[in-house]
Amino acid sequence: MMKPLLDIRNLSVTYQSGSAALQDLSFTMKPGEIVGIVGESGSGKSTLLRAILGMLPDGGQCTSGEVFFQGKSILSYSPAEWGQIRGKRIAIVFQASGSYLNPIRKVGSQYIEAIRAHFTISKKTAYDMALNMLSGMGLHDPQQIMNAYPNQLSGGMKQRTAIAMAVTMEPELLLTDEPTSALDVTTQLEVLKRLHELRDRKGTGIIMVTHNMAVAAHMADQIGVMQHGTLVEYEKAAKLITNPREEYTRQLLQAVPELDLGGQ
Ligand SMILES: Nc1ncnc2c1ncn2[C@@H]1O[C@H](COP(=O)(O)OP(=O)(O)OP(=O)(O)O)[C@@H](O)[C@H]1O
Repeated sequence: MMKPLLDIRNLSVTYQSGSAALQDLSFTMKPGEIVGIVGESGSGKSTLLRAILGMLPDGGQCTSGEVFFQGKSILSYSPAEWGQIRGKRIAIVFQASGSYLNPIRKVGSQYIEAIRAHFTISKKTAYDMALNMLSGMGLHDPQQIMNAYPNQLSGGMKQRTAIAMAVTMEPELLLTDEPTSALDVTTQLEVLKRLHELRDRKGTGIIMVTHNMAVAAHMADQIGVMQHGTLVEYEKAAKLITNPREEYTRQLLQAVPELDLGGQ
């Protein structure tokens, strides 16, 4: 049997304020799988991603459970061990990742520096690699992007650049938290398509947090539905959509926003 890419067992997270943000949450994903995590605001979706990456905000603590990444228990990793994994084998993209680009440096110089922090390669090779990844995100003039300051680019271009940067390291697991929510619908579809291709080409496992059930249905192999810090349903996407077990899942399906994902 193939080793799971990620195996989360009975994970609980509490914030100092006292609220339990995750309660006894378990699921397993295979390499190359796309998992959509849906649920209402406050259900714990972002907390889950942060816990996987050992990046809980101050006051947040894993109180029980384990996270296995390729068979290794990672929750108790030291900062040095995390340094080997974070941004490299497990990468994360947030809704506003594009706005975290350094505004006073050209995209190219920060991109090349990020690549060379991970790979021992020449600037020229890193540059070519960056161009390739930017094109792969559907950005048609990658040279111009490399030569621009972030504020010379549109929000969609910046976000796609940030996603390209995250996937350049060829992570085995990509965590995305509403990566396309701030983009217009056309750009949103383009980016989702590229993420799907990335999985097909490189076998990248993706956990995609979204409030949008239509996006999850379109993208994911498995969908997890979260409510009050627990996973109330975790099922193959096709089955969950056609035959939801939980009343709460049914409600989410009925509330699917208007987003035509069918006719592309
Ligand atoms: N830094 C924090 N300190 C204290 N409580 C927090 C913190 N971050 C989140 N919480 C609480 O943990 C619970 C889960 O929040 P989380 O942000 O993970 O949910 P979410 O499903 O991602 O919501 P959204 O869709 O709005 O981003 C909520 O009750 C929230 O108030």
